[in-house]
Amino acid sequence: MKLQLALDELPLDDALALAESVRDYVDIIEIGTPFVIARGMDAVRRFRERFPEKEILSDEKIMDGGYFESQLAFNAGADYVTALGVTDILTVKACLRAAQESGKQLVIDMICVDDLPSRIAELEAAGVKNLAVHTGADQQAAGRQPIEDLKVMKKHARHATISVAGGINSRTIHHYVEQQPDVIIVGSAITKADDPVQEARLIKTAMQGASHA
Ligand SMILES: O=C(CO)[C@H](O)[C@H](O)COP(=O)(O)O
Repeated sequence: MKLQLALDELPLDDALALAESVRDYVDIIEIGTPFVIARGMDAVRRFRERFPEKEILSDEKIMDGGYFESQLAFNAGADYVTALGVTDILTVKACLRAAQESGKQLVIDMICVDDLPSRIAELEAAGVKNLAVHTGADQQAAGRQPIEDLKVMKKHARHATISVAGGINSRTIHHYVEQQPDVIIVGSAITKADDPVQEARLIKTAMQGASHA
């Protein structure tokens, strides 16, 4: 089980310093969507250079122009790019083509997908290998959490790896660990913590405890 650190709202230098401070606990560094909008692929390049041993994910949430936008991420050094599960299957296939040509990976973010079981089946049939359950920040503000969608995903995904995101923190991590996703994504719980290192350590420890159980 991997821990993915989502860097969404920090300035570049602060994000680099934060990632450095929790380096020991993080497997994948996500250049979050607001970060991509603010700093573009320069942010991906900077993290690629600074963290050569980590996997880097460019959270572009691609909705159109799948081939070109995926190539931007992969050419900048990302190991993963994200596209939206609600987009046209043609866009998904274009992202997959770019990923295959680069030897990199596509993750489909299932935020706002209404019929998860049907879409999971369609995406897996198209060749998608990584699916992410996601309750967005605005949905979280309305009291939603990703745990029920994660259970649906675990039941219906046949081959894909499963990530989960949406307000997960050291107090709720055990609910997610119990479901055994492949990747747990944590953003604000770490980046906005009074003590980000302690929060990352608690989360990683909970994940490792489950792996060894
Ligand atoms: O993709 C995202 C926002 O679109 C976030 O990176 C993801 O939801 C994780 O952040 P948080 O733990 O703060 O919810």
